[in-house]
Amino acid sequence: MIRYFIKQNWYRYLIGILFLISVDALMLITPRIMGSIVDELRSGVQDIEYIGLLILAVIGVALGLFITRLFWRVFIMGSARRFEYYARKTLFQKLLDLPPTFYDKTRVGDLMARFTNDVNAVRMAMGPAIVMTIDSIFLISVTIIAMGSFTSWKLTWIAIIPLPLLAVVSTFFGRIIHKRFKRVQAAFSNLTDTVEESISGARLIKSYGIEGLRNDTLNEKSDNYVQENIKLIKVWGMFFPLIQMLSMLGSVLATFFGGQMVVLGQLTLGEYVTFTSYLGMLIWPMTAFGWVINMVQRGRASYKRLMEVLEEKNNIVVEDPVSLEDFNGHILLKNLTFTYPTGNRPVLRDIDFELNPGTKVAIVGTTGSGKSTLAKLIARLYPIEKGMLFIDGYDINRLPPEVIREKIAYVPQETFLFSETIRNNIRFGNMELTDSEVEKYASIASIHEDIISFPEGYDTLVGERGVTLSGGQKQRVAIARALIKQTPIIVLDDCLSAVDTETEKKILDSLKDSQGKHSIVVVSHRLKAVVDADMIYVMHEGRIVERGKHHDLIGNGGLYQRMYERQMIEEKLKED
Ligand SMILES: Nc1ncnc2c1ncn2[C@@H]1O[C@H](COP(=O)(O)OP(=O)(O)OP(=O)(O)O)[C@@H](O)[C@H]1O
Repeated sequence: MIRYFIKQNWYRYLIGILFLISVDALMLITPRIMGSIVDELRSGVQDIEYIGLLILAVIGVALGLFITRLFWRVFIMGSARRFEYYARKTLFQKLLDLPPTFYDKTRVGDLMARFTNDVNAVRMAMGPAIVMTIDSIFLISVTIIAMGSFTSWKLTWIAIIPLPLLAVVSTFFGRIIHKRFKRVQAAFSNLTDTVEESISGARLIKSYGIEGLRNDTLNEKSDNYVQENIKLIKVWGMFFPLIQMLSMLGSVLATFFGGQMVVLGQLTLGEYVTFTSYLGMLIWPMTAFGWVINMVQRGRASYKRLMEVLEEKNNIVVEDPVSLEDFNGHILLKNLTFTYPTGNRPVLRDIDFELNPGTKVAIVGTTGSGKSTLAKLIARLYPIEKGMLFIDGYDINRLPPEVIREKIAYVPQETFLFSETIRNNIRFGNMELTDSEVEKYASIASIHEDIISFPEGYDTLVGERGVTLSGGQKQRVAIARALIKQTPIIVLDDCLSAVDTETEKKILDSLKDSQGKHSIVVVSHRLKAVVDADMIYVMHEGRIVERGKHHDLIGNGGLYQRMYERQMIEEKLKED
């Protein structure tokens, strides 16, 4: 990523660096002029015009510094900001590309930290660190040469004795700082995770009255973050004074030996003033040396974390792709066994399943038996080994994800609505869809009446995660969103759990009528809603234990019959 960015922006850096070097060169002129003024003043001012000229030169240098400083900042810091923009954009595009398996194993807080802290740390290495490196190398070497040639080499060597010590100290501290900084970042990630979860789950926390408990968790994480930061501050606290002390040591040596040389007449007072000014100019680049080490180390660590995400493989690999032009909609699962990439045991075993075009197939069963997993696999949200899942006779591994998205719409168990209008949530980026189309599919999903009863109808804004809508309303909006894609196959993954049985049945019936020859796979807990399915698969502990139509299953004394009878009794009890 950096290589590509530098390739595109190298000239900006080059121009910036040239300006920066000009600043450093200009800075060397002022002490020399000041020295000459002091000597002129000491010798009783022979030529007042000469002094005037020197003062004009100082003003000229200051003006030059103003311009060159402005430009290096624009070019170098500007490029670093461009990098920040580019890195965030690249990272975001990658995140949109990554499969669900990535999100199963990655925490939101961790990703947010990469977006904020890590991108920032790399920006610092791409901007300020470059400036400081050039300042350190150029200013230190040129200043030392200027000190030696304009004043005294002997005094220069004496005054810069503490320099190597500075390098040792900054390298040593840089390493510790880096380690502690990593711990601070981890603590920050933990903290943001907790805040995120607490805000998302605020209603749940309130309904259980566990505010105190959440508060304690947050306090613990906050405290951990503060403690880690204090540890970091302690090292910084030692590092800076030590750097300054060593720098000051140079000044003490210069005053002691330089003063003697002035007294002995080996150095003019003006030369001594020039020398101490130069020495003062060395303190910043020397200190910057330590900063640079730290910044580059932070930048490197953060860059590694960014690259970890960018190098993450999209584990859905398409070999020998087919485009499915004449799509039929036949799905076949043969002896499928599946383990989640993050799991350690199969959650589906020996699954044989078939969906014929234009039929409605239901997946029912006990909780945790693998119904949703099966639905997700049909929608190809997880990678599957070859030879297990076929669409129109083609192995699913030969179908690119975009082809599958065109053919199969999947409505997940948990609905997510964006903070947009209901209309936009239904048409979901496809702005070509007319209002009447949006309304047609909202009607099929039995949500149209609810929407028009809102004061702003389809233009009603849905709050963060749809807080203004009820659970059942959100689910129906999500179904309308899937239906509007008009895919030949629609997979409903227990996405009607928040509506009553009658409404669920009504939606499924109108869906069947409207979809015509299209196929529906529906995962449901309510058997009554799927009694008319062309085929019902009954799952238990990762296996299909029964299959058939309702009337085949209801009389065989198996799991389906037991579940159905239990649900009927529960319903009757509710009615009574
Ligand atoms: N992303 C995941 N990573 C690892 N394991 C998972 C994942 N999602 C589900 N599982 C596991 O897979 C098993 C089946 O879960 P699944 O959600 O498919 O069951 P289900 O029949 O739909 O359950 P329910 O009726 O409760 O919704 C469970 O043991 C669950 O813990």
